[in-house]
Amino acid sequence: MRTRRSPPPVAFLKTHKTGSSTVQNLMFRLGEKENLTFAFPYYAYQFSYPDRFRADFVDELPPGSSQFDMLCSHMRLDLGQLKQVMPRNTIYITLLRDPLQTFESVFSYYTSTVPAFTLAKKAADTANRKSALSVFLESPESYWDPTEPGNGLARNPMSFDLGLSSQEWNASWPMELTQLEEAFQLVMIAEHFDESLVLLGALLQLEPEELAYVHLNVRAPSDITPLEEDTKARLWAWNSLDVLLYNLFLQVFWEKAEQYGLGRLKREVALLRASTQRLRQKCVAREGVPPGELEDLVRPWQTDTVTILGYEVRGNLTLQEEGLCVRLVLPELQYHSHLYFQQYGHDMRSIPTD
Ligand SMILES: Nc1ncnc2c1ncn2[C@@H]1O[C@H](COP(=O)(O)OS(=O)(=O)O)[C@@H](OP(=O)(O)O)[C@H]1O
Repeated sequence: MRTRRSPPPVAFLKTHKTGSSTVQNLMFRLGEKENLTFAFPYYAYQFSYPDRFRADFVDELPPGSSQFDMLCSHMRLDLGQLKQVMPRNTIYITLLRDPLQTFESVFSYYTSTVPAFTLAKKAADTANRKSALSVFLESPESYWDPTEPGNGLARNPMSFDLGLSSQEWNASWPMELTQLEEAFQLVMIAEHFDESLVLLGALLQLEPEELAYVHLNVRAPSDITPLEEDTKARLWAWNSLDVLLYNLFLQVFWEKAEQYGLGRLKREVALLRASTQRLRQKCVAREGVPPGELEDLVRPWQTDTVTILGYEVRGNLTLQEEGLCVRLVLPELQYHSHLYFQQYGHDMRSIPTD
């Protein structure tokens, strides 16, 4: 059997509503298989989001580990602080999605938790209007208090996660963008997810089987707000910094793809799709399963405004296959808890309430 070196350390900046749980699941599976040491948040699942990341948000190194090998939980980036945590040879990656789709998903998922969205929802309910999103976009400034920390995702959410000042154009933006471009070896693009995974696989020296995945955190189609042309125009205007960010990294992405070789990329995407297809056929009995029909172990976290669908794993599997298949569909919170317990021998701490 062929042996190979462990992958280099990786920091995956998990951006909101971009497909990041799918990438995180892949990282979790890789890290578990290779027995890597995860940099987990000291409390719960996120690094004190929406505060800017600080090195002391990370739990301590477990006994016997000399460095963190993998970090992939939600944070608001501070590159300098993150570099204090991760080894020098760390590969930095992140994922961006079309800003319209991202914002629509963020809005529907966080309607009850982002104050600006909640206000718009209340207005929409009393006015009996079409959708809370369209009410919000008619006059976003009237619902949005930029000094409220909980409103970070309410405008340019991807820029916010990347640590940029996401509220309005700022003279420091070009420099900060250049720093991000230099720091991130790969910015994946959700609309070219498989191509992104091939480039990721090349960076981390992974086999196509190690890149196989299922889409996680998928909303029920009935919860997706169709976007009319005028809504789209308002979304672009409201999230213009995310549009700029996305367009820049889309261009960087294709430059990387060309360097890699477009023909080679296409061939490897085909291999990845074939291995993904094989694994899905082996593992998945039903996809798009509503939460009420799923066992606790594989039921994704729900919010009160959207339904998140999951997967039912086949029943006729060997114990080893079952372990592989359950991990493939395991939602973020369950997988995180499992790995945390495995690494530290105790349960995760919850966030103190006072
Ligand atoms: N592989 C792949 N490619 C493209 N899009 C994908 C992929 N996997 C998941 N998704 C979609 O991403 C949305 C969930 O994003 P996240 O997992 O980042 O959400 S979260 O912030 O962690 O809650 C969610 O989008 P919406 O369904 O529009 O809400 C998922 O359907």
